[in-house]
Amino acid sequence: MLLDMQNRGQLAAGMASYRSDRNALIKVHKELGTVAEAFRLNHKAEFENIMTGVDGPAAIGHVRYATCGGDDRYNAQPFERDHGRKTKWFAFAFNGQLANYKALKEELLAKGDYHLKRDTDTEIIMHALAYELQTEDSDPDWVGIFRRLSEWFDGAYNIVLLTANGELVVARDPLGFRPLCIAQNGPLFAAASESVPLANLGFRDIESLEPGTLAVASASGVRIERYAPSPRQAHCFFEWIYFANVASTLDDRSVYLSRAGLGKEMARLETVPLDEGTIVVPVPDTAKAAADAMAFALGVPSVEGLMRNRYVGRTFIEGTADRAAKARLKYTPLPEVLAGKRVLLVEDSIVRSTTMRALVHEIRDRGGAREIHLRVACPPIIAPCYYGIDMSKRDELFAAKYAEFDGERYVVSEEAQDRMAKELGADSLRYLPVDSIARSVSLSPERLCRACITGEYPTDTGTELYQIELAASLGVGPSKNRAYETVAGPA
Ligand SMILES: O=P(O)(O)OC[C@H]1O[C@H](OP(=O)(O)OP(=O)(O)O)[C@H](O)[C@@H]1O
Ligand SMILES: NC(=O)CC[C@H](N)C(=O)O
Ligand code: SF4
Repeated sequence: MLLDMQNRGQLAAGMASYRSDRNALIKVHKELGTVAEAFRLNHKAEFENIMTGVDGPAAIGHVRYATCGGDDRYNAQPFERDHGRKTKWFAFAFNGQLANYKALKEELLAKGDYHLKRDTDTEIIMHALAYELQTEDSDPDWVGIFRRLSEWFDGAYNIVLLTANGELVVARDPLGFRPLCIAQNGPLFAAASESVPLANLGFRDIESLEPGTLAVASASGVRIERYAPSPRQAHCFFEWIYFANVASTLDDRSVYLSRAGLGKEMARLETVPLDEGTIVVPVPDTAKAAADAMAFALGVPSVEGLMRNRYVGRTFIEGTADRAAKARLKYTPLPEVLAGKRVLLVEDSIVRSTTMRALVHEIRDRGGAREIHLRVACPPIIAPCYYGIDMSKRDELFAAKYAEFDGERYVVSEEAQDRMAKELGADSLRYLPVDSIARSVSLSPERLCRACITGEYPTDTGTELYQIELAASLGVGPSKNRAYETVAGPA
């Protein structure tokens, strides 16, 4: 299952299992690296040894993409909270980001007797869960616990938790920022951020867990209960654009079909003259679905003018300082395909522009393309994310410095897009408009988070952090830390 979700994090991987006949009722294995590295998949004996160690009838796992705290092993998940009483001894993993991390941290420390030994929101969640479990008996009131947490947390927090009693709890935050799927088959119950791992395990009826609800699975069965109201939803549109596995269906909407929809939107807006020498070239891998659909609608071939080195992972989620070098290493332009051509280069998104800076010149110089027209299957990312995609500072976003306030919101005009093309060395550049997103994903804007393309945040802390960033009064820009690691936001 973790391998099927490697797209969600490459930094660390781990799992925790429960076994009643083992002294360590909960046992954790976690390491830095990809799933193959952390579980030693290429070393049969070591792999088997690890897997025997974490064998059991119930388990949770995690692949980490860091959005808070350092890249070290210390922040790898699952986290285990040891305790002599079985209900209070638990391991958990979480996908998301607490926007009010800094305020929560300060609140916890202000209680007087707390000490935080890590620098991540996962630690805050661990202490909050432990605090809530303090007064519970052997049959915890999970609905009450998560309801109280939801009054405290602001942001994205999908949680899987396993107790030393063998109870498994799966909860999705009330706005449903990140996806969460569940499935049952006889005595088997499984949950995962995405549908792909469940489908590949053989589950047929895969559903999304409703935002604000939780599932509790134990030897006596599975129950699903609501713990908080969910008057509106805020599914992250960027899951369908870039983050999720293209083979997944999230909140009833296929990622592949959504990306194909974005491609059709781009075709509708295309104005460049199309002749025999025009080709569509996707930036592999994520842009492929959009590029193919666009090319099909335009009647132009979609061809592999850029080969991707399959041993270099996703560079965006890696987020390390040497990302530019990685991006250069990742692609090889093919003169056999590109030479003399008018290239419609399709990219799923431009965030910091690291990839495009590395690519456009290569496609022209080494590939010999005649013209390069950059087409982005996403609107300009002009505002930071505080909910689980690691782009939390406005001044790291390529499009933000070209965005102008039109009296209502920040927009990137066509004239600005021409200047952006120049900066990147392309002949032209066009983004999709904001309203293409809801159409392509087939979800109404009220059900989506689109904060990073509109500047309108679905939570109070998001709204506040953005205002602080716009005013730049706290100088979060030059800081190495992320905005929500630096600024507490509303009290
Ligand atoms: O503007 P940037 O900051 O460079 O970010 C956007 C780029 O990063 C992603 O590629 P990535 O290598 O992560 O993934 P992929 O191979 O899965 O498409 C994405 O597909 C864009 O190419
Ligand atoms: N990708 C994630 O879900 C990140 C979880 C958590 N915020 C961390 O940085 O570890
Ligand atoms: S701000 Fe953007 S990336 Fe972050 S959750 Fe909202 S839509 Fe997703």
